[in-house]
Amino acid sequence: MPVAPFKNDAPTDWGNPENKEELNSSLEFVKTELGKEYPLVIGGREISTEHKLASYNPALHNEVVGYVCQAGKDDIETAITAARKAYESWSSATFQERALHLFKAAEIMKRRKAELIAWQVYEAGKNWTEADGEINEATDFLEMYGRNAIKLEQGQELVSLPGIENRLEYKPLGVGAIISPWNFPLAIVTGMTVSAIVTGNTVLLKPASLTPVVAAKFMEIMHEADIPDGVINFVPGSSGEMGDYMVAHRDINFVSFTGSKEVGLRIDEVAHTRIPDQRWIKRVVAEMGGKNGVVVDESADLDAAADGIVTSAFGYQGQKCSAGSRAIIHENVYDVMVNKIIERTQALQVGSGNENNAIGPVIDEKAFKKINEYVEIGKNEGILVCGGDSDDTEGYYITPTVIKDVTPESRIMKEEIFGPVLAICKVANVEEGVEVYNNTEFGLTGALYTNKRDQIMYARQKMDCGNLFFNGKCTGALVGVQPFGGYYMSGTGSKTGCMDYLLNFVQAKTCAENF
Ligand SMILES: NC(=O)c1ccc[n+]([C@@H]2O[C@H](COP(=O)([O-])OP(=O)(O)OC[C@H]3O[C@@H](n4cnc5c(N)ncnc54)[C@H](O)[C@@H]3O)[C@@H](O)[C@H]2O)c1
Ligand SMILES: N[C@@H](CCC=O)C(=O)O
Repeated sequence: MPVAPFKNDAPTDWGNPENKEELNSSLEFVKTELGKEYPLVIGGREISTEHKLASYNPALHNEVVGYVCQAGKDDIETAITAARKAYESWSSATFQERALHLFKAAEIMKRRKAELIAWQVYEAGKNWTEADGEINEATDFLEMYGRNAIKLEQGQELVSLPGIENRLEYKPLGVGAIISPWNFPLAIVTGMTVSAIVTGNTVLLKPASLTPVVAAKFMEIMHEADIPDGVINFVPGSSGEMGDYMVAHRDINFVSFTGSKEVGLRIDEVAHTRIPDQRWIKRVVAEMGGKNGVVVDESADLDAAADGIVTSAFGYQGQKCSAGSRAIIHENVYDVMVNKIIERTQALQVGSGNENNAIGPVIDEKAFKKINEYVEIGKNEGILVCGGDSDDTEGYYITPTVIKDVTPESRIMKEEIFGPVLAICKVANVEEGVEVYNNTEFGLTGALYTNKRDQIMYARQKMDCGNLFFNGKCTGALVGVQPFGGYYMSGTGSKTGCMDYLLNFVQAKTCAENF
């Protein structure tokens, strides 16, 4: 089937009055939709449960975005049965047939883009630009994985021998659990779910409890894209109540998880507990935390470096696994860089989601308290030079905070804060900078600003992370352009946004036919 070459969706031009008008209308529309109830979806049936969870607007923390039904263990059993039933026909479809559903979903998502941005503003506290970028990432995942799947159907070129026709084919694993985080509630839910189903698997989707309404919108889109009943079973719920139960279940073939290191390690432990007579070893794909850093050499373009550091640290209030929460700066340019970083940070606006890239609220009270604790820790580990204030009267706002003169062993240089807090430390040269960068348990994203080729070659070899950027920010990897994922405590080394990621959800079969 001829398919147009993949192309990333372009950011929305908010300078165009029509775009602003469309989004403002969508914000008004979504406001009228707040407070609705969202059922489980199992085997294509909508199931209302007595236990419902309210999802709140982080910018106006008493405003309910929606009430989402919560799955219990019985619902998990029903969902696994429905997924197993749907698997028979879904796994027999061709990769191409399944890819067509993804292309259709991409078109629907593009059509509903302004509305989906509005839902992100209300439920995730994103500004227009961050939300726009995320919707683009979601549609890019659909377009990319659809194309990858069509290629995967062709299998791999094998050595041919006279009289024997050899083919290597890819078969799905079975029924999987998709467990997603709150911070990219559409893009990551989309990428994790459709990579698993386009390869022929059927799934239980358990979204994070902080942004379940956006996940429910994803389900609406997949229904409109004619995904057959039982292929995706929507089972929001308390992880404490049914998380382990689902992960440990004997009829689950794989778990695709994105979230914190702590939970990822727990899931890996539970999933790999041996079940007597189970015919397979559960596969676990985990994308976990980060403690990313930007190294700056004295030869660097210092304005570009300061721009990149501030964007990497404070984009979406630092609530990204890729956030550049550490700036590691050559001593010869340290003071001038600190001043450039302070100047840019002080220019950031703090407020609720709007087109001027405001730094919005952090996701909830728990995050608000945790980040403020780290600000206090930071004040004892370095010198507070910017921010450090917070206000939770309406929403959970924390001003972008910069702490300088921090030592490499400090907690704010080693631990994921997941908020708008930047630690700056001084090093004597790039080699020391790379050593400081590597000195965490994570390995997700990093950046080096330098004008010296030999330092770029050195960092390529020695800077230990899954996504390394030179003379650019360390967030915002594009699907198909910079496949995304890390190792060590950042994940199991898979790469989202390219063919590699689909290989997590298939097993290879070689057929040799003598004739
Ligand atoms: N590497 C990546 O690509 C990536 C992307 C986004 C977020 N993250 C990481 O995710 C974290 C923030 O997201 P979060 O707060 O949603 O993470 P989290 O680990 O708290 O939760 C992630 C998901 O796991 C579920 N969960 C929690 N305990 C569980 C259990 N015992 N069994 C089954 N499921 C369980 C949660 O309900 C949620 O759906 C940060 O550490 C961030 O770095 C990583
Ligand atoms: N893939 C995103 C980060 C996702 C994690 O939160 C980026 O590249 O910034």
